[in-house]
Amino acid sequence: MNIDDIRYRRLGYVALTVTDLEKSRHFYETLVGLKMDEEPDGECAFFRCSDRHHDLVIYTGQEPALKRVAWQMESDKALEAVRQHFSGLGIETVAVSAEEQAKLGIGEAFRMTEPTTGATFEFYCDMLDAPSAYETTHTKIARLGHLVINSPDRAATEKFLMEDMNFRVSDRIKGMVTFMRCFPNPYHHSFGVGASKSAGLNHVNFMVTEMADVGKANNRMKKANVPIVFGIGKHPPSESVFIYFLDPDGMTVEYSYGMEEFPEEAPRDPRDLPASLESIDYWEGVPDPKMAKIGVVEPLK
Ligand SMILES: CC(C)c1ccc(C(=O)O)c(O)c1O
Ligand SMILES: [Fe+2]
Repeated sequence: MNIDDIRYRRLGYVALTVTDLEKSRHFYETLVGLKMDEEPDGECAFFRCSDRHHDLVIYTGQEPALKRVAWQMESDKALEAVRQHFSGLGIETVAVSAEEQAKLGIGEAFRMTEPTTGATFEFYCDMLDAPSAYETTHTKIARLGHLVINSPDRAATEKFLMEDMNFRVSDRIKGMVTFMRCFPNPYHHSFGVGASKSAGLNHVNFMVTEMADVGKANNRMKKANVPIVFGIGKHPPSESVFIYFLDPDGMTVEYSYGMEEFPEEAPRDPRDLPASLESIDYWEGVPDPKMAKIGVVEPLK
């Protein structure tokens, strides 16, 4: 096995910790437009925007947090390759129990602590299908798009993801953020690393199918008194039209429309965009200071 055997299908799912499960359930189901198949069991609630078991899971807890980020591997071989690679580095890998696999609707899986941020990463290959096809609601959500994490050492996080997880850099905004793809997934970024004083959640993104989904969110969130913290705008790195808003705990969620795709062979080189607001919004918007501030990194238990 070598590093090239570590191949991903996609950003699998994101797990967040919220302080009020019912409030957050209402937000993610009714305002974001995700589908919940089963009533929450008191511990957690599963949501989807695909035909798979879940794309987002929220757990109840003491403080808002990024609980874990889960990566769906391309094959069992790729799952074993990444596990062996971490073991070779002396990084502990913790198997997900059969009981928890059953609850999550996933096959064999393991977790580890990403060493530069302390974030919990999970790796699995198989996830059950949902009981029915995903039907869009007010918003034509196309997929769970990406997660951006704040890192106290952006260069070190980027290096770990490239050298030890076989990610690729699509673009950087100097001193601010690195956009990365989990190879060979084609999307411009399924993960971003933001420079920050401490590790934490920056935001979770859902890709939408029409520009109207972004415009409608602007009106829907305002009507529901949900804080909009950036947008509507257009991002230069991925060329997407975006809006960011806050969940009930203040964690940042983004909708965006449009994203560059990369071929597996002979992709373009990453660009280094200047460290300025023009690099995050063609339309000259300015983010609210509350954007990307809430969500500690929850350690692996
Ligand atoms: C402002 C943030 C970090 C940002 C910048 C650019 C893009 C993009 O090009 O898609 C994002 O998704 C972002 O979240
Ligand atoms: Fe984003």
